[in-house]
Amino acid sequence: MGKDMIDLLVVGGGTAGIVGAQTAASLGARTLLVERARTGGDCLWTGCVPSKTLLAAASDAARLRRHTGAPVDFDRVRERVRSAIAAIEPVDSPAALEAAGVGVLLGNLRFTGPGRAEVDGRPVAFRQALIATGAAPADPGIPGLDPGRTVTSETVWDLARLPRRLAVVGGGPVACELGQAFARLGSEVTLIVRSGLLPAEDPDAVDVLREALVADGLRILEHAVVRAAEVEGSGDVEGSASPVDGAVRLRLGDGTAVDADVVLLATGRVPRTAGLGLDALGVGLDEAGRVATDTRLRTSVPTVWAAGDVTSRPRHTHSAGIDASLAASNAVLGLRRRVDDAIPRVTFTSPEIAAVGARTGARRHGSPAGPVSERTVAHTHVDRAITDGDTRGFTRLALGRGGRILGGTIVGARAGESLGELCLAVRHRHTTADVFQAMHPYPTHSDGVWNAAIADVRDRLAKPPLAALTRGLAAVRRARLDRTRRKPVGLDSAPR
Ligand SMILES: Cc1cc2nc3c(=O)[nH]c(=O)nc-3n(C[C@H](O)[C@H](O)[C@H](O)COP(=O)(O)OP(=O)(O)OC[C@H]3O[C@@H](n4cnc5c(N)ncnc54)[C@H](O)[C@@H]3O)c2cc1C
Ligand SMILES: NC(=O)c1ccc[n+]([C@@H]2O[C@H](COP(=O)([O-])OP(=O)(O)OC[C@H]3O[C@@H](n4cnc5c(N)ncnc54)[C@H](O)[C@@H]3O)[C@@H](O)[C@H]2O)c1
Repeated sequence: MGKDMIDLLVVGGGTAGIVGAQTAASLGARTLLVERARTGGDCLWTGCVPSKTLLAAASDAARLRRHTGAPVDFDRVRERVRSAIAAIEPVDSPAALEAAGVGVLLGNLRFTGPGRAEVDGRPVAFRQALIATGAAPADPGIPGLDPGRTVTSETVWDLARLPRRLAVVGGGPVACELGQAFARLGSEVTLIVRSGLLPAEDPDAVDVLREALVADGLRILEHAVVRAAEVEGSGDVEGSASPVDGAVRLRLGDGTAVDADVVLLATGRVPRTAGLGLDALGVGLDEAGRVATDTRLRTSVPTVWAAGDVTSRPRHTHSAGIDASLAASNAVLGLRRRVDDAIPRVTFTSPEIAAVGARTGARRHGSPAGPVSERTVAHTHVDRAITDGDTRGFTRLALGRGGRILGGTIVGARAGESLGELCLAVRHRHTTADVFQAMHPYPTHSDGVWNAAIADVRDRLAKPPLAALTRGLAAVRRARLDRTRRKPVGLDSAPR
């Protein structure tokens, strides 16, 4: 084999590609990462980092406006987003990858046959490959919608001015997070959702969030379908990515009209597989066009692997990274490690909704396969929530036999931070007694998890046969004390 033969060819320089390539290189594999745009991917440039910064800026702006009436300086908000990206970018840069032993090639990759690919016409030979090309925003295909007034999670960051009226089509995490951020910055925001809001989450948690979004001024239209778009009047229109005459009027199925200066499409993602040459490689797709993998992240071709948003796995940065690392080590070392299905998720709205493992709220979801039981603590009983003046939300554990923690949902302030403990509990099959026994600092938001565990353990102790056992122990102790009380008092006879 030639000296140019690559052990692992990684296509895509987002989280999955970067982590997969670093893992492979650290295991001694000759690794080449090919990225067609810029390393860092969605998370750094158009996803997690800008959206979390925008949410923080919007929360600060809303507080300032409440106290001083000061208007939002959108340029400063944009600058804050840019500087957060700039601070994190070096970690994902080609220089950092090369320092970790990964070769980096900038260009568009296309597979040309088994073990062969081209990067902008330049041939590359490889033993194995990892596909990590991510996913792009879906286009719901609304007839008549003006592209000049439409943004997605990729282009919303280019808006030069704050839109006066923003219509958001979609009701997933992108719609909720960006919708709330823009409302707090001062836009009039309407969410138009085909399903209910955040359909994967516990409905009681969604109720808490819905109320908070409405309090922030969002108008939420659920189970609503946009049939068509038309031009609403004409004249000066604010906040357009590329201004044109006349704002947008969205016509919904029930005849409602929603007027907007900018429309944000947030209706899910489509995997980036077009033009990759997967046919030439023989890699199969599933019914939704995602690269099909087994639980070891092997595609239909045993030497080709896939990870991240291009697969059917939940679309999160942490799972993209963990999965890619697993795929790379399986590929390079010939291991047979399988993916973890307990993938945590957080929607970073205020309040946050965080969940892991078995779904809670199964009764309201109408799901028969719910956990054995649920244990809920309202945050009106969490002292830190009271001291902070924000008692919205609850912590709910999904429990199996013997108090085993199967999953949980937390809705409230810092829910994402408190979820870490539940991730550990689910992963390592902890019970409520394990959590109960671990002392937690007071007062913290994680008291929600602790209090729920304590309540569960107390209830268990109050039920037979444990109740009979504890009552029996107390009776024995009482009898011993009474016996020793009747004897003369001395050190030797002190009750033990
Ligand atoms: C607005 C928003 C907010 C989000 N917030 C969060 C969050 O808070 N927490 C969280 O966990 N997740 C969040 N996500 C999801 C997260 O961003 C993604 O799950 C993650 O970035 C996926 O990483 P990836 O490596 O699979 O794909 P990507 O990051 O999309 O990387 C794929 C890369 O492949 C490149 N590529 C594609 N085709 C080719 C080709 N033919 N040749 C060469 N290169 C190619 C692309 O240019 C891209 O750089 C958010 C997403 C969005 C849209
Ligand atoms: N905090 C996070 O971890 C985070 C944040 C943002 C995005 N993400 C990930 O990015 C991915 C994309 O997020 P998303 O919110 O775009 O997608 P999504 O698939 O999670 O939600 C799409 C929503 O749009 C609605 N919808 C679909 N078509 C519609 C239409 N034509 N009209 C009206 N509503 C329609 C659906 O009912 C659903 O509520 C998700 O997989 C998500 O996990 C994660």
